[in-house]
Amino acid sequence: MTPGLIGAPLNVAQLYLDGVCRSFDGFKAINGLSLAVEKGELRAVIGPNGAGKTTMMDIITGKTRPDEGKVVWNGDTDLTRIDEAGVARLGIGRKFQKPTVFETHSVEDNIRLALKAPRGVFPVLFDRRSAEENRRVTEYLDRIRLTHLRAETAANLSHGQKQWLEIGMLLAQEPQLLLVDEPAAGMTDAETMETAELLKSIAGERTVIVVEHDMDFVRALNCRVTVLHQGSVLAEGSLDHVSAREDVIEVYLGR
Ligand SMILES: Nc1ncnc2c1ncn2[C@@H]1O[C@H](COP(=O)(O)OP(=O)(O)OP(=O)(O)O)[C@@H](O)[C@H]1O
Repeated sequence: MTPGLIGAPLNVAQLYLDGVCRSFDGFKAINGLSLAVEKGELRAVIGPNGAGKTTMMDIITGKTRPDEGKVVWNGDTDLTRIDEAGVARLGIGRKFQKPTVFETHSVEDNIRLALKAPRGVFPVLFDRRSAEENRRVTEYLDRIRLTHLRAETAANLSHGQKQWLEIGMLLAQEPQLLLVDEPAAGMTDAETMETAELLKSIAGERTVIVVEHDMDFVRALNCRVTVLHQGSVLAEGSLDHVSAREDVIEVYLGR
C-alpha cells in the first residue's frame, strides 16, 4: 500500500492541515493549526516572529513530526506518516530563505542539475533526451528571466538573481506545491516586485505557499493571506481584510 494513504479521494483542498499540534519542551509552537489550500492557489503566510511559520513548513515537508493532527495531501494521503524524501517525491518542494545555488556552476548548469529525471524507462535515444532537457532548461530560464545570464557563473549573480535561480531549480523538479520561505528578504524594491510577479506566474499551474514579512511584497502577491499567531490561524482573507483587524494589528502589523 502507498505510504500514508488514508482513504478515497474526497475532492477537497490539495493541502489540508487538520488540528496540528507540536510542542518543543512543553512549549506549543503549533497549537491546533487548521488550514486548507486549494490546488493552484497562491497563499501568503504572515505572522510575528515565533508564530510557528517555519515549524508549519517543517511539518508539511516531513522534517518535523506533529504530536497531533493530520496533514492531508490531495484528499487521500496523510503526510505526517511519510518521511522527508517521500514527501518530496509526492511533489512538494521547498525553498529556504538563503539561496543555495551551485556557485561555481553556470546559471544554465544549475537548472540542468536540478531537472527531474525522466520518468519510466530510460529513453533509448540519448539525443532525444538531451533535446527535451534543453527545451526544459530554456523554458525555466525564460520563466525566471535569466536567459540573458545563462552562461554566467552563479557566484556573479546578485542576491535577487540567486533567489530566482533557486526558484528555477525548484521548478525544474516539477513540484505540485512550492513552499517558499521569505524570498524577498535582502532584495531591492525592484527585485521584490519581480519576485512577486514570478510567483504569481507560477501559481495556477502549481500551488505556492509563501512565508513573508515584507508587506509590500505580500500586497503585490495579491492573494489570500493567512495570519499565524501562537501556532494557530488568527485571521485569513485578503490583505486588506486581515490588516484591518484589531487583533492582527495588535500582534503583528502594529509593532
Ligand atoms: N527544534 C526546536 N526546538 C525548540 N524550539 C523550537 C524548535 N523549532 C521551533 N521552536 C520554537 O517554536 C516557536 C515557533 O518557531 P518558528 O521558527 O516556527 O516561528 P516563525 O513564525 O517561523 O518565526 P520567524 O518569523 O522568526 O522565522 C519559537 O518559539 C521557536 O523558538
